[in-house]
Amino acid sequence: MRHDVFRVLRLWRGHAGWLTAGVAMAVLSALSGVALLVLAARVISGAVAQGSGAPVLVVGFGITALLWLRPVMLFRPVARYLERLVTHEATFRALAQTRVWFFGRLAQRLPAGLGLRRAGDLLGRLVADVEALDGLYLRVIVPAAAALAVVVTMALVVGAASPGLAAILALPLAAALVLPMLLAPAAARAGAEVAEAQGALRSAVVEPLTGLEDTLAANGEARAAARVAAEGATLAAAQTRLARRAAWGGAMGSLLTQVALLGCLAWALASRDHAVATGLLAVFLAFAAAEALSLMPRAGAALAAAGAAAHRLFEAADTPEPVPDPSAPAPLPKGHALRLSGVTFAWAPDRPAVFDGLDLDVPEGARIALLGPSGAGKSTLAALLLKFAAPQSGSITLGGIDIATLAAADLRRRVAWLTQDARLFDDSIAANLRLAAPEATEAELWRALDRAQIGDLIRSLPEGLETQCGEGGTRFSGGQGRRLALARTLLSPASVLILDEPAAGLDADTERAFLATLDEAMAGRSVILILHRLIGVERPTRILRLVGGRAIPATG
Ligand SMILES: Nc1ncnc2c1ncn2[C@@H]1O[C@H](COP(=O)(O)OP(=O)(O)OP(=O)(O)O)[C@@H](O)[C@H]1O
Repeated sequence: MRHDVFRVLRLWRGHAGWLTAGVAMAVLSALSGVALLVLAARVISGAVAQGSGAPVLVVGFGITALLWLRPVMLFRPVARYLERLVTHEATFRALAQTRVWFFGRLAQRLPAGLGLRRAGDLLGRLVADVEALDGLYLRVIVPAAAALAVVVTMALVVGAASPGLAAILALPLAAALVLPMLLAPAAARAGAEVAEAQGALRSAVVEPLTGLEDTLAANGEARAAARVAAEGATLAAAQTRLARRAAWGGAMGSLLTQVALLGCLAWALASRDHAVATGLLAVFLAFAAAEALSLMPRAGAALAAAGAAAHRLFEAADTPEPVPDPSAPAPLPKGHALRLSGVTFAWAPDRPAVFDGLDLDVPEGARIALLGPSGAGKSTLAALLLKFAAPQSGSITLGGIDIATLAAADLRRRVAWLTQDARLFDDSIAANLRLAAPEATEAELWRALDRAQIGDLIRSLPEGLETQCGEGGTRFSGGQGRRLALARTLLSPASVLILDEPAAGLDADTERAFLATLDEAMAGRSVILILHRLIGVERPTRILRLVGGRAIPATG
């Protein structure tokens, strides 16, 4: 747990200024509370001393304290306000950066779907686990720093009058400060169970809802509901175990502060009468410390939760990258001829090889029709060409340069892929299209839509290019969504296009019309057309069939 927590702190290094300022404000605010109680104790001792005819010095202390009381009383709420402001700004900045960092790590690691965890669970990690990290700062570091400052100041103030009393007061309070931190690693295990159960519950809810039509069509509603109930019960049991631990921690902390308070009362009663002022001061300070320390049991629970959340985040973020970028990537070559030589590839060591010595040439401007039965490896070939996966042996070159030496982002500027199940995102048509070409003008968007045979339909919509697609493109039919995704790929400036079943979901006439216009749409680019069958209008420069992990010439 400690390792994960320190790693989070290292991740937040860039915000050290804000984070430190927040801690400083919290310490100031807590110390102003201590000052208030010290002054109050002095005023009361002064008043008692005046009544009992005590030395003028003690009475004088009381009057001076009275003068200081008002500015400190005014300062405290201001310090509190600034503390909240600064600590929340610091948390906001640190968490925003953590979310982006984590998203980036996932995006590098999951493109090929290997090791992809349940969608709901991942969503939970990105949102809830990152959110739990705010506890590390707001509920652990900030209150612990403030409580430490209070205990140390209290020991120094009381110690100046009586070192013995300072020890009676400070030792149990120091124990109350440290105890929740010592208990946190054990609580982190309970916290991990809670986080795991939350992830499972989220998956149980998100999965049947994202595939709601399939769930309902299979009459799976009751089964899905039963799974949600079962995961909910597991979560409740894990939360009870965590709450029980937190309750024990809270009780112990409160016991220790009582011990400190009783200790100084006993000291005051047992000592001679001149020590009344010191005793009173100690009692007041014990109250101040009790207030600061009352947050510590919650800090222990928050530390446990943040430790568990950090562990889950790093576990997902540290999944090995399927194809790490080279440390010094080569510049993109000028040409875009593709060549695969002796490529062997299996998705996992225990899975059969998809390719076994695959050779394939795609000269510049070629149009290769790649056929093959389901599962032959057509999409796998596309994954290799975009570096979502890397061959175990053999080489793939682009313009004569091994793609292993290129940065993936550079390569993907040259090679674009219309995947078999290309998604539309919950945004406007224009925004969906501009994913492939952020700078594209409206005229270019319309040209791509026309080439994909969907321009007329979009023109007929009242909001035109600003029409919202809905999540996953649900506001369009399957075939319409396919054509929009195709338009997006056509917009890409890449010089090699891999079109995986580009006409899937189109009716026979539209399919024929689209494939017949490929010439215009592809002008000058190389195209790998992945198809189940040829309909005779594609005019490929070569037809290849994937069989037994190799590409062999076919006649159509
Ligand atoms: N991400 C993946 N992880 C593990 N195995 C995979 C993955 N993608 C594909 N496979 C496996 O690799 C083999 C080739 O699959 P691929 O999707 O490339 O075939 P395909 O020719 O595109 O099939 P289809 O025509 O049905 O789309 C299959 O046995 C498949 O189970």
